Amino acid sequence: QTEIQWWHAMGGELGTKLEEIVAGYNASQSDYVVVPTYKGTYPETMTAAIAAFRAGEQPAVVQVFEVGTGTMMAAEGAVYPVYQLMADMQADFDPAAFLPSVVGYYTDTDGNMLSMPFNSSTPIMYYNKDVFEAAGLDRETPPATWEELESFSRQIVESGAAPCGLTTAWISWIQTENLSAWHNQPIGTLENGFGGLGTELSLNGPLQVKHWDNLARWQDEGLFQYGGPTGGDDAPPKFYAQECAIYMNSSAGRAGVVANATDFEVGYGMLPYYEGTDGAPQNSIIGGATLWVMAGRDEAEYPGVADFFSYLSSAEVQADWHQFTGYLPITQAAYDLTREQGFYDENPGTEISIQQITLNEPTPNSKGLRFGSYVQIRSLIDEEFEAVLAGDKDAQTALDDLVARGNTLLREFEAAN
Ligand SMILES: O=P(O)(O)OC[C@H](O)CO
Repeated sequence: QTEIQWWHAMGGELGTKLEEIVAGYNASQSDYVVVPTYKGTYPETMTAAIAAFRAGEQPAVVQVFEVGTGTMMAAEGAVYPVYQLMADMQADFDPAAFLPSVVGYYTDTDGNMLSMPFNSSTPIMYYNKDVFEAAGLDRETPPATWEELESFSRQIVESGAAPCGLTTAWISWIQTENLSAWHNQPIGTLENGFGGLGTELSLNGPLQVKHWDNLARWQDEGLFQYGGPTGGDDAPPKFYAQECAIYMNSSAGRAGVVANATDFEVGYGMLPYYEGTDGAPQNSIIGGATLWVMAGRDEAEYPGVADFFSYLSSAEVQADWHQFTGYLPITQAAYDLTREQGFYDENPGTEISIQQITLNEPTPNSKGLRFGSYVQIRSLIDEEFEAVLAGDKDAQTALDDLVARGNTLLREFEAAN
C-alpha cells in the first residue's frame, strides 16, 4: 500500500470529522492509505508546508486557507496544479460540477483549477435566542443592520440578560474583508488583486474606518468583546458560555455550536450591514481552504491523490461534510442531495451561508481577494486593529498605516515574482 501524507488545519469537531472521512476512504480501497496530520492553525500549516518543501520533506497534500492562494499560485515548481494532476491521472473530475463562487476563487486566468475545493465557508451570524427573549427582544429576529446590532447589544447588556452583546472570530476575514464585500467596497486595486501583482491595498475607506472605530467604541462601552488575533479563538467560548449573545464566525463554526452551545437555543442570521449604504447587502465571500498537491513526491503517490480527491468530491461525502460542519456544499450535486434529504427543512438556518454567498451576482469588490504575502498582511490587520482597541490609534490612522505596511509587502512580493 502507498501512503499519502495530508497535512491539515482542522481542529476540534472538524478534525474528528476529517479523520472519519479519511477512514472511510481508506476502508473503501486497498491500494492507498491516506495519513492525515493536524499541523495547527491555517498560517502554521501553510508555513510548515513551505518550510518542508525547502527541506525536501513536503507532504503530498496540504490544506491551505483561501488567502494563501496568491502565494501558492506563485510557488511554481512547488505545486502540482490539480487540473493537471487530474488530467494526467485520467481521474473523474469535472470543474463544472463545483459551485461558481468556489471555482472562481481557485482558477488561474486561463480558467484552470489549481487546487481542490474541499472546505469552503462564509461567515454568518449566530445568536442566543434565550438571551434575546430575556432582554425583551424578539427571539426570532436577529439584527439585520449594524445600527440594530448596536441597539440590541445595548438592550442585552443594560437589561442584564448577558454581560456582552457581540463577539467575533476573524477580525481580518469577517470584520474587514467580508465587511467590505458585503458593502460592495474594494479592499485593493485591480479587482482586489485578481487583476495582477501590481495591486495595492485600499482598505482604509470610510466604511472600514467607521466599522473599526465602532468596534473599539463598543468595546469601551461594554457591548463588544474581542476574540483575539488570527481566527479569534477566544470568541467561541464567550458565545457557548452565554457571555456574548451575538457571535460571528465561519459557517463551519456550526459544528462547534452544535456540540458546545447546548444550554440555549441558537438562531442564525446573515451578516449585518450599515443602513443607507448603496449596494449593501451585496454578497459575502468564501473562506475556508482547498487542498494543494505538492510536487516532488514519489510518482506512485499521485494516482492515489487523484483517486482520493474524486472520493472527497463525491456528492455523498461532500453532503455529509457540509451537513456536519457547516462548510458550503461545494458541488451542485451535494447541495441538491442535501435538500432532497430534507436537511435544510429540519435544520433551520443551515442554508443561510449559501443564500448569503449567492445573494447577488459578485462584483469586482465581492468575488474575493488575491494578494501575495497575504498571510503576513493578515497579521498586520490584527496588529493594527489591536492598536485601535488599545486606544493607541484611531481607526483612520491604523488603517492608513496598514495600507502603507501592506503595500510594502506587496511590492516585495511583486519584485520577487
Ligand atoms: O474557519 P474557516 O475554515 O471557515 O476559514 C475562515 C477563513 O476563511 C480563513 O481564512
